[in-house]
Formats: sequence, structure tokens, C-alpha cells
Amino acid sequence: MISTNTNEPLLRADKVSRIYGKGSQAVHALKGAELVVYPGQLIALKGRSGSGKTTLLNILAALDQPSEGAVYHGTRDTAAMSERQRNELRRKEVGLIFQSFALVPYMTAYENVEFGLRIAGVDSKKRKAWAEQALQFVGMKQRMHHLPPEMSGGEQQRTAIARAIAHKPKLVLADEPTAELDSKMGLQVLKVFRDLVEQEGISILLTTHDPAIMEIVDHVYELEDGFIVQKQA
Ligand SMILES: Nc1ncnc2c1ncn2[C@@H]1O[C@H](COP(=O)(O)OP(=O)(O)OP(=O)(O)O)[C@@H](O)[C@H]1O
Repeated sequence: MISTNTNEPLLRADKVSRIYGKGSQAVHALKGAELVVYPGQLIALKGRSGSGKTTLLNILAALDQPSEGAVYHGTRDTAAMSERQRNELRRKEVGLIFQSFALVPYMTAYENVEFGLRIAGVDSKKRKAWAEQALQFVGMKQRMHHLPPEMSGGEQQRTAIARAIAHKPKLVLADEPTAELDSKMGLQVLKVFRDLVEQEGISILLTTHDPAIMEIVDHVYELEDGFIVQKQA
């Protein structure tokens, strides 16, 4: 039977623990963290430096595996997937954004986004239109033939967002996406996130220290010493 429940979680972390190293050197970075992301939500994951935010984001993105517990993308347990299936999941279904933008410096904004679409396996006939659509969405179409060193930090991050959304993922995971930006540019980027959620129905989970972000998100999860201690609407 086809499910008619549209409110099934897109992503779920179930008692996720992560231990780095062994014996007396072991670091318990996560100790049973739990969170849920539903379709069309903008969610912040906050916490002090060292609380485990990046560790959890990497596990949610299937870049790393939990020591205990499980991560589900829809109904799929990432631990039950092959490495190849996890690669496919990251390339095709998820968009990743990093603090440092991670653009290829000798490719224009357009080429960076188009390159991302190639990696996602998008048909060559669709790539130009999808790349331009994404750049238009983030307000970078006018400047799409510029190289990253010719752009401001905000423009580079908006290009990185275009790259992360061009293949039309349902979920975007962003690690400290405004950390390198001044408050004005940070706000521009946040507005793009809000618009993506409202207009495209994408879900976004971002890690942050930035108090301004708390104002515009649907939920905040707070990590403290490897636990989710608070979830506020
Ligand atoms: N590869 C690793 N090996 C050993 N310990 C690690 C490793 N990566 C992270 N840690 C430790 O795990 C804990 C959580 O780190 P994590 O980077 O997830 O925190 P964070 O909340 O993202 O911090 P920040 O805000 O500073 O980026 C820290 O104590 C950190 O030192």
C-alpha cells in the first residue's frame, strides 16, 4: 500500500554515539544524541565548541558512522547501506555546505555549480538550466561568470548554496554556514535558507554559534557534551 502520510521523518538520529580513539585516549564525542528532521523544516543545531556538532553532522551526512545507534534517511538505515549507496545518497539526495565554501577557485560560479551537477549524475541536457535556476535563486545569476577570488564571502557562500541545491535534494546539511561572514552577509545567506524552505520545501539542518539564526529557524536542538539537552520550537 502506498503511504499517504507526508509527515514521515526525512532524517532521524536514534541514540547516536561516537567514540574517537581507544582505551584511555578515547573521546566520547556523542553520547546518545537524538534528533528528527521533517520535510520543509529549517533546524539549527547549536552548542559550544567541542560539543559534537560537526561529528553529528558528518554522521547525518553518512560521511562517518556512529559507534552506537543509527541514522535513518527516510526508512533507510545508513549502516545497512553499502559504501557505494552512501556515496549515491550524499551526491544525489543531500546537499552539503561547509563553513569554508569549498568552491573550486579556478572555476566560475556557474562552472562550480555545473560541476556539482555532473558529480550528482544529472543529465547533460538538464545541467545548464538547473545550474542557472539555482544561481538565480541565490541571487548570483548576474555574477555567475566570476571566479570565487573575485567574489565577496557572502557571494561565495551563496554560490556554495547554489551548488548544494542545484540537483534538487530534499535535505541540506550545513556546517557553520555563516561563520566566515559578517552579520549583513550572514543575514543574506539566512534569507536564502528561509526562502528555500518556504518556496522549495527543502529541509535544512545547520550547525551554528550565531544567535541571529535562532530567530528564523523552526526548531533548535542544543548539544551539550555529546547529548541533545534541549529542543525548543
Ligand atoms: N578525529 C577526531 N579524533 C579525536 N577526537 C575528535 C576528532 N574529531 C573531533 N574530536 C573531538 O570530539 C569532540 C567533538 O568535536 P566536534 O568537532 O564534533 O565539536 P563541534 O561542536 O563541532 O566543535 P566546533 O564548534 O569547535 O567546531 C571534541 O572533544 C573534539 O576534540
